[in-house]
Amino acid sequence: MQKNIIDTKKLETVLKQAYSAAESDQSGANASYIPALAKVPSNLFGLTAVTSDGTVIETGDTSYPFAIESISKVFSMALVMEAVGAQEMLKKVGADPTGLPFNSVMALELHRGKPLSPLVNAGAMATVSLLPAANSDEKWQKILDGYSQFAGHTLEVMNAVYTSEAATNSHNKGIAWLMSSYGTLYDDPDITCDIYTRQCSIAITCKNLAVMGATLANGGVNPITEKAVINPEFLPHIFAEMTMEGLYGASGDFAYTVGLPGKSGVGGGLLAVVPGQLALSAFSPRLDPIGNSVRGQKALRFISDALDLSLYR
Ligand SMILES: NC(=O)CC[C@H](N)C(=O)O
Repeated sequence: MQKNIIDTKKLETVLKQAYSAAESDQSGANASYIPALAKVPSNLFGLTAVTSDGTVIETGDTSYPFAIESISKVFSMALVMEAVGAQEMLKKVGADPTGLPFNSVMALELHRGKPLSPLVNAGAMATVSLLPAANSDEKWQKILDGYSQFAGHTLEVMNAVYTSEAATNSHNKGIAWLMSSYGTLYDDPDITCDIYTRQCSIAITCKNLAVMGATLANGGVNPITEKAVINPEFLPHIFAEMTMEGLYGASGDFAYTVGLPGKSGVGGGLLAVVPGQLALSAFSPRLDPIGNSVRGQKALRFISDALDLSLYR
């Protein structure tokens, strides 16, 4: 694989410019439907780039821990693809945009319980339900260990976020039970929803997130630890899923303007991957109505434009 085509000096300059360009944007608001997320200081902002040869470039609040939330869906999808195969993921979960919000019940009803994408809540829970394990403790450990390998760092749950989210996730529980009624969830609905909630509560920093993405960019090998985390045969499928639904109803806009596989989370994180080259991560808690970080999207658009990173160029 050709590596490090990006001029890292230029990348550093562009990252700083993107930071300045997006910093003054105070629009949007923290997610508030999960009470713990509403308390995160809204003005935090960090940007990190990690290249596939392990160069780390960062600016702003890149070591502040925040909840990974929906960005977790990418890494559970990767672990499950590796365990059950890409065809099984396509058949049981799908690879299409829903065109509806990330926690839509209507999307499920329209497709007889098939979630269409592992990157919406329903599909993420179906994905968790497919992970083979002897029991729920083993399943959770596989997820936490897997994410830690992607990050090259031992990750942990943010207990305040988990408790807050577990106390308010009846909508997600409803989705899990609805899928169970359709036969499209492959484990116990309450246990699956709980593991999904825990995975969303894992703490990451902007830097951790960029390393996780750079592992995808680098053919499945963590560029810092140099350990193989995922078989590269699954990467094209992962990138396709991210392109289709990574930013929910704004995925098409992101493909149009940034041109990279991406994934957002309501914790304010945003990831984009340039396959073979690098990953970019942003953290800024204020979200637009779809649930994507406002400054994150702005900054990644700036970087992609400045460095001509769109895969469709
Ligand atoms: N888009 C998100 O980040 C949503 C994740 C959140 N844990 C939820 O289930 O609602």
